[in-house]
Amino acid sequence: MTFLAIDVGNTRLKWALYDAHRPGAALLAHGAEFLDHIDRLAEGSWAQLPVPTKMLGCVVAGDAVKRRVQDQMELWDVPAQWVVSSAQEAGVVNGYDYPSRLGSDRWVAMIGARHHVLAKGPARPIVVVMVGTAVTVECIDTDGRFLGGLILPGHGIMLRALEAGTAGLHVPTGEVRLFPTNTSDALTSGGTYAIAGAVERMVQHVIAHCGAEPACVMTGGAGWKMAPSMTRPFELVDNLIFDGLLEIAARRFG
Ligand SMILES: Nc1ncnc2c1ncn2[C@@H]1O[C@H](COP(=O)(O)OP(=O)(O)OP(=O)(O)O)[C@@H](O)[C@H]1O
Ligand SMILES: CC(C)(CO)[C@@H](O)C(=O)NCCC(=O)O
Ligand SMILES: [K+]
Repeated sequence: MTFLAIDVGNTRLKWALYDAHRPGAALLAHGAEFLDHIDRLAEGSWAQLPVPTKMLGCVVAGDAVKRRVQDQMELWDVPAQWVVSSAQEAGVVNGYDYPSRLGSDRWVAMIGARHHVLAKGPARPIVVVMVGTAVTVECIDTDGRFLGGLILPGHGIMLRALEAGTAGLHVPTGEVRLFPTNTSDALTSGGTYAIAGAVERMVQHVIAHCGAEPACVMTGGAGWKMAPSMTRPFELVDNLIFDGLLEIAARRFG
């Protein structure tokens, strides 16, 4: 019983093959491909892979990209199944005005985060931060209800927007500084603290609304870069999307 989890993001596709479709399954192989390069997965990193018996994915990149991924999966017999955000799944209730309009990456990561926190102790509110091309900051209450979340430009988009929208700014990477004294540091620090500040606001909203300190979890490729600049302790979790896909798969596939 092998299980292939796929996260098709805004910039890259990330995949992971597990030995079973349940939380805690052993990771057999994993990889990432920029969306421009996904058409060579079948003859590349998937060619020698043990054949997956089940697959579940989430995709925010649109139908054309989804079809390109499914074309690559023709290498195997396994049906492609994609998570669509719904009113509730795997113990999380969706408070979005239109639940299906919530990005499925956000939905799946929240399901991963909820079970991650429940596995460690009693239920409590959660702030889930996903740091990638875009940044999302979600709140789940003690009962597992998604109350709402923020969408911010990711660090890269912020700096490119500044470069494109100003006359004289160019963007070599700088360092995060408390008091930046050159342009590169000013830009890098501005982007980093914009994200950290938005997260801090959400934490304050959660404390005020739920009356309890939230568990703060962070995921996404650039999470480790943000972690030192946060105002509160954050637990870095490698890939909440894969964790969420394992939780959903365990319930759907039995
Ligand atoms: N110093 C930094 N601080 C915060 N974020 C950063 C930093 N450097 C890069 N990033 C962000 O991290 C992103 C890369 O993270 P990640 O690898 O998770 O994204 P991705 O897989 O390309 O995104 P997606 O999942 O949307 O396809 C970049 O797009 C950039 O916005
Ligand atoms: C916000 C992003 C871009 C984050 O990857 C993605 O989840 C998305 O496209 N969401 C759809 C809009 C929404 O979640 O409200
Ligand atoms: K993403």
